[in-house]
Amino acid sequence: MTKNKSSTVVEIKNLWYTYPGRLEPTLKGVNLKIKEGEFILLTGPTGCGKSTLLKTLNGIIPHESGGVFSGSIKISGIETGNSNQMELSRRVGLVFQNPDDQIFSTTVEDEVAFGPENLCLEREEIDKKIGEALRMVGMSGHRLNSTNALSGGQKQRVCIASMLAMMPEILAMDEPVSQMDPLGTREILNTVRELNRKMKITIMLVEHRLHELAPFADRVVIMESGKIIFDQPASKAFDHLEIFHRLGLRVPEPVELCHTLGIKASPFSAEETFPLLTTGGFKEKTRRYLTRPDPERKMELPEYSLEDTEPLISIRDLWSGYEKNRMVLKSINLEIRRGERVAVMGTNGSGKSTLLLNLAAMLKPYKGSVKVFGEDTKSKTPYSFAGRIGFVFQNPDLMLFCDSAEEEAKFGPLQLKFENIEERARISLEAMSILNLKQDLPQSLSRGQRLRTAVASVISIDPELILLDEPTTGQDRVNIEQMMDYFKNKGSTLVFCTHDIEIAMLYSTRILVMNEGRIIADGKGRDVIKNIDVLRKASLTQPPVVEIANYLGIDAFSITELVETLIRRNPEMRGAEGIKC
Ligand SMILES: Nc1ncnc2c1ncn2[C@@H]1O[C@H](COP(=O)(O)OP(=O)(O)OP(=O)(O)O)[C@@H](O)[C@H]1O
Ligand SMILES: Nc1ncnc2c1ncn2[C@@H]1O[C@H](COP(=O)(O)OP(=O)(O)OP(=O)(O)O)[C@@H](O)[C@H]1O
Repeated sequence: MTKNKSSTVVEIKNLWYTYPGRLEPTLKGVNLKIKEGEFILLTGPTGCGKSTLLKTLNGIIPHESGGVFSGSIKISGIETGNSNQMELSRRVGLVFQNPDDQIFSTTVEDEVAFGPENLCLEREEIDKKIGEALRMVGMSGHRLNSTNALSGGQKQRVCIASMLAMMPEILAMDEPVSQMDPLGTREILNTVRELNRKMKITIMLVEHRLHELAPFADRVVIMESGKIIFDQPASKAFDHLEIFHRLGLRVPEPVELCHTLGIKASPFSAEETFPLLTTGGFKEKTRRYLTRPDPERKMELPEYSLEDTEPLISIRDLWSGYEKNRMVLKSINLEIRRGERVAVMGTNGSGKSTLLLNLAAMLKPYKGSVKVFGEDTKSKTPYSFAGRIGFVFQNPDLMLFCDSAEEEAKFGPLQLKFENIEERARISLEAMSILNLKQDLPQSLSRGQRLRTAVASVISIDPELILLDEPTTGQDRVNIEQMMDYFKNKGSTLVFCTHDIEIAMLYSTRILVMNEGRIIADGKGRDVIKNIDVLRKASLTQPPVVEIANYLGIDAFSITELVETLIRRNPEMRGAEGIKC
């Protein structure tokens, strides 16, 4: 097909869509044009309709979904309503939000082969494509592995590889890197960006982690309540910070910092920020202070050293895994006390989820011991700890089976024969901001809403120990903060896996870093974060604000701390014309 440089590959006109069984439309008059080779970052608060819009591109909506659909979508000039799904899938590769919804083959190789096989390519060509695609996502060593034996981030890599093996005209990706470690995310997005540039593959990527993804995009498009309300070049998007703040969306730390300091610039990285802070114009540019850093976001000093209390969790020389001849966890020693909030970080596949499964007695030690509440898990089942441990899985769909969000929240208290069941459900749904969705079928909620339903179903039993496997994925900033503030204010004992160093720094009292099944660092966030070697092994980098603080010779770990230190150094920045902190 020959197209000129600026040909339109996606044209959406006045698109309305209502899911079967819903009274309100989810898409309300969407208009959007995308040119060949553009890289669009689509974002917006959870539940605003991003996934729904993506599903209209490859025809899942309306061909498979049913519901009421009006308006028009053309893909390379072809009306999706008049085309069949096979044809559309060839043109538009969709990476699903939940890898478990996409993966259906038993081995990695078969999963990636599926697309090229359907294109009827020669076997040799198919093999080549599998090899190339797996290499691009860093999964060459897993070609023959079972897809069931992959970690969450590894599954996402395989999903991306499946699409790369097909090289569609358009890649529609629904939070494709949400469970991936930061360095892996960067590497894969560099690859996607290269394909986008060289092969002119058009990219439409949905994400909440704007701070990590924006540098790759050409355009940032924001949806709110089923409509597109913002569409700007990525380089200029954060000049309109008020929109991101109003919608509770996350922005790159350097942008937030410059905005706080009144510097009119929107740098994405620490490196881009350095010259802005050191050139002669810095003070002049800071004459107009725009926003005061939110005091709630101020970093808390860890209070985890509760040496005198009995450990709630005590692990001695733990070796554990899924197969006898392949240990995932290797000689783990760990104590966690009541009231600690422990972030577990590490590269994809380093053993974080496996550690959590051991804490919940869902996996048992091969060697060594795990004691929770003083009881050895070896002789326990997960049910022994019912009511005392609350576990939210990496894939929340695995724990949602009731007919409504409210029933999910009532299920635990009912089973445990608690009193005040209605009240417990109401409080937990309200705490997760989903009370208005209490009658909804969980499967008809957005991913962010489903995750919060799963959390509500756990906090309604008020467990002594809460285990959360990647609770920040697919959530906007406001919801992440609300969830983590809830646990912080309640004084919960929390162990949570995350790849999000900014959230770990803000909300944990202690960070554990894992590498190849071992704990390689364990301490206060501000100590762990200084150890570049440890961060590298965990596929992490320092948050930009820490890099900027280092550059300025300041000991600060958050925007608030950095700004306050700058003011202490330059008191004249405060006052009528300076920074008003
Ligand atoms: N299968 C479905 N049936 C009925 N309603 C649905 C269905 N899927 C989604 N919805 C509703 O459509 C709205 C938009 O959902 P969608 O998944 O598109 O949001 P989103 O912006 O992608 O959210 P998130 O950021 O949480 O992934 C939500 O209010 C959701 O409840
Ligand atoms: N059910 C399983 N059967 C066999 N091996 C598994 C299974 N689940 C995970 N593994 C393997 O165990 C290792 C650790 O997986 P785990 O899920 O604990 O990693 P993780 O650190 O949580 O990764 P991610 O950040 O991707 O979620 C990986 O190499 C994975 O392939």
